[in-house]
Amino acid sequence: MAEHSARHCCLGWDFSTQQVKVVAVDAELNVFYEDSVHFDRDLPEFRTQGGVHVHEDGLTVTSPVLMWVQALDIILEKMKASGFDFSQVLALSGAGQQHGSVYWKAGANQVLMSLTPDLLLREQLQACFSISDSPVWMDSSTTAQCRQLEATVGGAQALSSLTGSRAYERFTGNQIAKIYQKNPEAYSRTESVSKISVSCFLPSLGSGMNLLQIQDKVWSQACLGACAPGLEEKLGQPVPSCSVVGAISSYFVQRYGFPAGCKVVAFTGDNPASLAGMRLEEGDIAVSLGTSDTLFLWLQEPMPALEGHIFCNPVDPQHYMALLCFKNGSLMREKIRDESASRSWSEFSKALRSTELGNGGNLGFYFDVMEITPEIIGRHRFNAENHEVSAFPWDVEIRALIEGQFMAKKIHAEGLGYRVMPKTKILATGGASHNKDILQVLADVFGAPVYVIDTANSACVGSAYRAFHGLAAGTNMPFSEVVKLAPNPRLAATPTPGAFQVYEALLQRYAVLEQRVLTQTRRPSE
Ligand SMILES: Nc1ncnc2c1ncn2[C@@H]1O[C@H](COP(=O)(O)OP(=O)(O)O)[C@@H](O)[C@H]1O
Ligand SMILES: O=C(CO)[C@@H](O)[C@H](O)COP(=O)(O)O
Repeated sequence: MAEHSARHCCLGWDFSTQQVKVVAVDAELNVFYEDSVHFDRDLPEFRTQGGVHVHEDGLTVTSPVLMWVQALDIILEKMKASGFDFSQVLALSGAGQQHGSVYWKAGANQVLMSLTPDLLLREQLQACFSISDSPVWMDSSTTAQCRQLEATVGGAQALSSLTGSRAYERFTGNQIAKIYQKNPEAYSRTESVSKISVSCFLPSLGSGMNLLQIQDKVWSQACLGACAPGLEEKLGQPVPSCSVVGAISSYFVQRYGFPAGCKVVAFTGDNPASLAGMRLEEGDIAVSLGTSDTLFLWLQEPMPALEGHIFCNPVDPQHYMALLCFKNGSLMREKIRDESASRSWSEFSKALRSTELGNGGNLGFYFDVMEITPEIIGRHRFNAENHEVSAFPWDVEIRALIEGQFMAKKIHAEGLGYRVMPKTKILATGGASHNKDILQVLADVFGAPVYVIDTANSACVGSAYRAFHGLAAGTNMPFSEVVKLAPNPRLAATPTPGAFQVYEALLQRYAVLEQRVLTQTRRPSE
């Protein structure tokens, strides 16, 4: 990669579902280096699909922890080979797919403190993990633990008021409880637990675990006790997001040439990091179209409910963020692309351009895996008369998928109290935000303009911005001041005239049909 020597910078990392990515951002906030390692493609020996292993029960979903370690080795070696000047890195921070967890074995800390720079991390960390397959955010195997946790604290709403969410299967506390119950030896061998940010650099712990009291920012003793004994010592204490948690390990100094004083700023989840990367402001709405689809908002006051999540705000400790997560995001779009558009995004886009807004009244629900919001599984298609049909023509199928995905987002965001205002901007990010035709449908369904930033890797960029913010810690400089030079988002799509009228009626139908599908597919015991 050209032009990346002798330039003071911060690095931003993202350990997401399908890849590890890094960016370097200079003091003028220009991104001048970007790289990634894709798990399925670059590390085929781990045999992941979409970065994960789905187990036979269809509910358990894990990723091999050594795959992340190896990916970090590969990306650092690629940077070194390209001539990247590590000596200019002032600070780094990072993010990871949320909720997943890494289990360090007793003695691992000692190994981490005595790493030899002659060997790769994977050669030295192989025996450091008490659990080799880390549970990730796609896992939904902890329903029993969820119900136990809610019962302990006085119900789902009580848990949500305390931690920002009712119990969700993928949340780390419930995952730890399952490991403790099913594999107590492994739990007792565990020295520390870190949330994914694969902690060769440093872990991230906090919101999205069903363990942190979001108002006071301390662990809930009731939740810790309900999940597993001795958990507080294994987690350590939470710290404010912009804290400098230490200097980089001498391993990275000696092997790659980082300066010894390079600061490490606390890591966070990929969605909070994206909020920072897109410089979200109050009133804006962010839509991340990564492996998962997520929608998030900046909040001054938390309003924890039974749907959606409230997390701590990664750039302002007084404020919060609201988040909705949809599991059937990019991987579902890829399936329909492969089935209906000859595996080609350009054919897929052609279908979006050649079909009319509102799809002639045809509506679809496409949930090949159990959705989070709402809990529906299966594909359900309805014609303009609300009759369920078994198939659509290929181009109608594609529009039904994309319109359905965005209508669900709008309806559930409104359920959280969000309203599109005249000045609302939608900030889109993630892999599918490269697709202008998908963004056009987003603008039409929401009735608001869609903006993008220069890179779809907003979690990486946000991590680098947070590293700059960490450098300024102690001066009380607000995050907005730190990033004021960053390039403004670019307009990518504006609503088509007449779209509002088309979707006003369709959104109502979608909400009614969603309830119908939910009732029909609900298990008898529920
Ligand atoms: N042109 C495109 N149109 C639609 N989706 C795309 C396009 N290019 C990439 N994607 C989607 O982006 C996804 C990856 O997004 P990304 O944000 O990198 O994921 P993650 O951060 O979760 O690893 C892929 O699974 C792919 O489906
Ligand atoms: O579970 C959630 C949010 O609650 C997911 O959004 C994960 O954080 C995965 O992120 P991506 O890899 O899809 O960006």
